[in-house]
Amino acid sequence: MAANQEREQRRRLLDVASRFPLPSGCRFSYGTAGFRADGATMAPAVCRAGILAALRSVKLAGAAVGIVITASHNPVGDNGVKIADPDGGMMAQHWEPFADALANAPDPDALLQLVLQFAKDEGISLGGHHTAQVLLGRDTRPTGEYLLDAALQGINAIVGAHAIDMGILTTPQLHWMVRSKNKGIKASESDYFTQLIDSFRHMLELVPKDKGGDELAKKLIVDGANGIGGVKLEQIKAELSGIDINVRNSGKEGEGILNHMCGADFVQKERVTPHGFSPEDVGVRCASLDGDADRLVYFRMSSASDNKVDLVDGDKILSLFALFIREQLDIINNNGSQVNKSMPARLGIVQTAYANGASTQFLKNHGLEVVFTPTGVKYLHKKALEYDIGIYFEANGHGTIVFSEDFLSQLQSLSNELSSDAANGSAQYRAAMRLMAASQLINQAVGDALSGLLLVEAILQYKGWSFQNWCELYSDLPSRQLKVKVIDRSSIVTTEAETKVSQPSSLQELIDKETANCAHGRCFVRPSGTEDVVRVYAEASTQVEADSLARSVAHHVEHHLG
Ligand SMILES: CC(=O)N[C@H]1[C@@H](OP(=O)(O)O)O[C@H](CO)[C@@H](O)[C@@H]1O
Ligand SMILES: [Mg+2]
Repeated sequence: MAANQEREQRRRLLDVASRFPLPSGCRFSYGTAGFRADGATMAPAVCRAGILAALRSVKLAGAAVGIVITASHNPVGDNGVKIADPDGGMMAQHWEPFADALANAPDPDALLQLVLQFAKDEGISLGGHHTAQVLLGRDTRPTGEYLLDAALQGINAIVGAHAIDMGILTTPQLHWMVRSKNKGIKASESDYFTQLIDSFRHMLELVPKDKGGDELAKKLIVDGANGIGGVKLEQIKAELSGIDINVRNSGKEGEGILNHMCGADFVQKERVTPHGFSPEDVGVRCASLDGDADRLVYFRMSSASDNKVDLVDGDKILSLFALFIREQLDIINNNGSQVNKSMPARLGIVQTAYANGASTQFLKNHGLEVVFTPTGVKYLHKKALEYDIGIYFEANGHGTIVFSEDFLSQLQSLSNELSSDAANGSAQYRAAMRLMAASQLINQAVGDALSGLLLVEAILQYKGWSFQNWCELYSDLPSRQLKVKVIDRSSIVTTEAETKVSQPSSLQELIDKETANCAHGRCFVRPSGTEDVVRVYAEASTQVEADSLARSVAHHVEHHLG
């Protein structure tokens, strides 16, 4: 680069780094979902994430990259930052070590040297003959605006980079916008809403006439976690015909604190009703979003006398989606006599070790191909992309369905052919149209509670199913999750999609021994990627056994790693 441009680039980096010094003792790690910490301490990491995102865009020839400022389901005082790649998915993992090094650079000079060296290694030419664009979104946290400013300063430290603030959004909206922008399609918030509303309407138009439910079937209460998801749902609910949505914990002034006693994480872990529900809600279908609306679970208050809920978690949402997709593919491929066109499609179901064993068994019993990845959306999403249709969910409610471009274009040709002859209106045509509408409705970039919720509602109407029918697909095996504090959680190394400990190997022997004592026992431990703990998961045929298995293994972990 020309000498004066190079000087300018160096000056900007030194300047921004000195504006955001790293407090001593601070250490950031990119982890399962980006950098997270107390919101008030996040500015240096967020500024550096801005630099990182701009560099990523330069590297990828100016394609739009995203930054989301959120700490998801965590307390309101926390905040965090993560980067979305041009396809709308998580940032490529091989950049994570650089992300860590950049976030922890101790002083301006170290930061400058790191950037220059990395740019050299990656063949990124700095200094002006390029453009870079970064779209930014943030959730409703009070530290959001201040951190947005830190991110903007980081982005602007890269010469030629251009930041676009997309405002207060759900995390999946920002991922969707990045993806759409790079595909050259409309990418504003109103385009996102239009796509959701239109494809939901198409899905309902394709519901068989005899399946129309009663008023209760149309009624849905949504716990918005006092976050951004409730706000967005309030904005569009009047335009969603065929469903009657009532939002609680909607994030309105005075309604409650973000994620406090509410939200998908709370409901899934505690299995009790969120704040803001009363005995009048017994029996009504309810959904719960997390603070940035990328997780979704369903529940129902079981009785007026206590606050326990019947939970439908990510595994059961996954099962509903899998049955629906399988059914449409079967209709297309076993199409009776009229038109003889088949469309072989590889359908893959992706879970993690936290998926309840009963769900995996259920899916396999239906002849579905189930594969496992380590915890974290970045692994699940990548695996799902290997299929024509890949469906993935974490038990905690994050997941989506991804359709390959190739499959969608085959589907398009099939529906074109069928629409032009006597098959118009045939079962096969309608099944193809349902898959097309589902691919439009469900977010292709990342798990999205709003689009997931609308797909669930459309499928329940299509099947004419009540919440009870859905619950009864299978019964969860009793399970227990515990957290163990240890000195160094990274001393546990796992293998086989985190289901086995490879180091220390004696620990796995002890886990095996404890597990062998339980009927239907399954147990694994892994270091968390978001908290300084080792997680223990146990499953067994009774709750007492699952609890005791988890406890014994937690003791072994404590004993081994102190
Ligand atoms: C057991 C569990 O729920 N783990 C969560 C949690 O990761 P850990 O690495 O387990 O801390 O946070 C991740 C990010 O939100 C989420 O993807 C994952 O499912
Ligand atoms: Mg979230």
